[in-house]
Amino acid sequence: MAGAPAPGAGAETDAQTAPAVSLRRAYATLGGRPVLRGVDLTVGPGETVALLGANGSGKSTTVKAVLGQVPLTGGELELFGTPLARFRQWRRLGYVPQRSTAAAGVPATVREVVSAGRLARRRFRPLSAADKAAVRRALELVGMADRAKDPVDALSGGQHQRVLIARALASDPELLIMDEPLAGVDVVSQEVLARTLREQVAQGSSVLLVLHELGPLAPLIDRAVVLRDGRVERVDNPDQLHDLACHPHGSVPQREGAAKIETGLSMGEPTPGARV
Ligand SMILES: Nc1ncnc2c1ncn2[C@@H]1O[C@H](COP(=O)(O)OP(=O)(O)OP(=O)(O)O)[C@@H](O)[C@H]1O
Repeated sequence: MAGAPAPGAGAETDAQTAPAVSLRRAYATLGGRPVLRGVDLTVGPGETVALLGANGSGKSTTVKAVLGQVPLTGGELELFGTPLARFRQWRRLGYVPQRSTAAAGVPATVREVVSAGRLARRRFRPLSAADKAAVRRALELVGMADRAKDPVDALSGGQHQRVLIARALASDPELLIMDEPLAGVDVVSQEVLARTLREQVAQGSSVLLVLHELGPLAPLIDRAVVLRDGRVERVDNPDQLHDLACHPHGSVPQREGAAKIETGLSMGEPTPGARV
């Protein structure tokens, strides 16, 4: 994917080899309560990483910390090899927040909302032919091209979600972050999302997903980092992910040496030596 080179010497190499996300021993406090307690998370170039865990385990807070929206009280964060304090290239990231409405009462068409994804690149100049093509492609990817002229408040919840995903895709992100993209989304839309992500990953994007269940996204995921009470409880490899996808509620047949696989309820230690 095309992206502006990182500033400084050796930036070109960094841009190609540095992890999209490197979060180390991250601590964060919200409302006086410690919410992240030493989280390690790496999303390498072209990697797709899922963050799993029970409600309140710290998944969204971790994502917000990665986006610089929740300040760290301890630990380190680098994005594309640049420490957060010096990172300015936010247009390299696309973010789909936890379920929200696309336009919050503002009358806007589907195309207008998706076009907003190009604004960071355009710096509020009119859309170029390339911008329009990117918007069109994003709408096609999520199967909403035929609704481009419709007002977003005429869409269903799942269609809204597709539009928000298209908005993030339109920015041509090198790192795509989605917080619970499957929540309330029907099976057909889940398949659309899986296909969309596959295309994105094939183009070299890195992806960080907050999920409760892997569903049709399981084959795309390189690693699942499971949080519990603000800590990394375990890291699952693709082999274990298959079980998690097939038995999302923990009825996984126990294999020798395999910890019980549930989404953040009763877990073993992090896989020794696993990358997190
Ligand atoms: N603004 C806030 N002020 C105080 N506490 C907060 C705030 N936001 C989140 N928390 C607390 O931080 C903890 C982690 O919340 P977070 O939203 O990161 O969990 P999560 O793993 O994403 O949960 P879910 O699966 O329910 O979305 C929870 O105990 C939550 O109550």
